[in-house]
Amino acid sequence: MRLKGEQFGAEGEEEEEQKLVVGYALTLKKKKSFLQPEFERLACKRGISFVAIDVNRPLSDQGPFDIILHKLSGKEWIDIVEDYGQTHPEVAVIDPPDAIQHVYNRHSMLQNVVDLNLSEFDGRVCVPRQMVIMKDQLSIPDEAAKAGLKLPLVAKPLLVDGSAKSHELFLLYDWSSLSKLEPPFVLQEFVNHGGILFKIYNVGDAIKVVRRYSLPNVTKCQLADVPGIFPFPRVSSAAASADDADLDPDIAELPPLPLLERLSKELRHRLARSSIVQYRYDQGAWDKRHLLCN
Ligand SMILES: Nc1ncnc2c1ncn2[C@@H]1O[C@H](COP(=O)(O)OP(=O)(O)OP(=O)(O)O)[C@@H](O)[C@H]1O
Ligand SMILES: O=P(O)(O)O[C@H]1[C@H](O)[C@@H](O)[C@H](OP(=O)(O)O)[C@@H](OP(=O)(O)O)[C@H]1O
Repeated sequence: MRLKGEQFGAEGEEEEEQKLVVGYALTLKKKKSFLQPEFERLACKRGISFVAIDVNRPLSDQGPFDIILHKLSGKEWIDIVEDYGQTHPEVAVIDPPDAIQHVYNRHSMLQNVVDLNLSEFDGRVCVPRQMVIMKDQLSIPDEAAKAGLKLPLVAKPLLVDGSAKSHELFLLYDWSSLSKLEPPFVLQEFVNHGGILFKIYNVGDAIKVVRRYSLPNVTKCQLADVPGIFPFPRVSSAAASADDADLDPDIAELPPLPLLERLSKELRHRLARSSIVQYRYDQGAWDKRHLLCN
């Protein structure tokens, strides 16, 4: 039996009074990876509840929400979220469509960081030489060569909309294989990086770096010996963690924290240009008075 006014979480823990309602519109895949029971339990303890949005019903008839969390593709949905953001300025939309437009596009995403200067940290930011292919043309190999691209190449779908297709990448060892790909896509030079990469996650001031296995270096011999096109699956997914591997420190040493902090700050500034909204958890409660719009 529950005492009046008392609420308990899934394992009998006392819950905070509900203070923040997050309406979410996510694909089934994203819901599964993001809304894990442990996460929901923790959120619940902090007074945050997650409510599924029914995309077939008007958004204004649902809620009330404090936050709309969404990752769905398609113009129709983007229009709905934009309209809702305008008519409900008190609701934080994560993220506002206009703020994330350029990260939906693999080309514009990188163009924003081309001129990032980290020389004070002995760091250098390089973007692989790249070009966008919008339609099938016999002249693509010539144009790519003219743009200075050299084999091997990585071909990636232009749009990153969370679909499985948007993660289908190819490695190309010869120019003639280009005709096998369906535009639009981005062509990038393959950059040898020792088979290891670092993924940097950043929310607010929190930074988390993980080390992952990646594609091995490509040698000149391989290039000469194995022409063709090779799909590669999610090489650096969470399953490819190299966090605990005993690796050569020359390739595996984590980047220094000040460099990561600067990098995260710069990227946040350059990529999330339009509005950043924050709720502060202050002395056990979510404080909406601290809502910041930059
Ligand atoms: N230009 C490149 N040179 C060398 N390796 C690359 C290049 N581009 C991508 N890769 C390899 O392919 C992996 C996936 O690339 P990318 O992050 O662009 O695609 P993605 O489908 O968005 O992947 P994720 O969802 O894991 O971020 C990278 O983690 C890296 O291992
Ligand atoms: O698990 P890590 O290494 O962080 O890789 C993520 C990718 O970087 C994201 O692009 C994936 O999200 P989308 O599939 O919505 O793009 C994301 O998909 P998920 O949220 O469904 O797990 C992950 O694959």
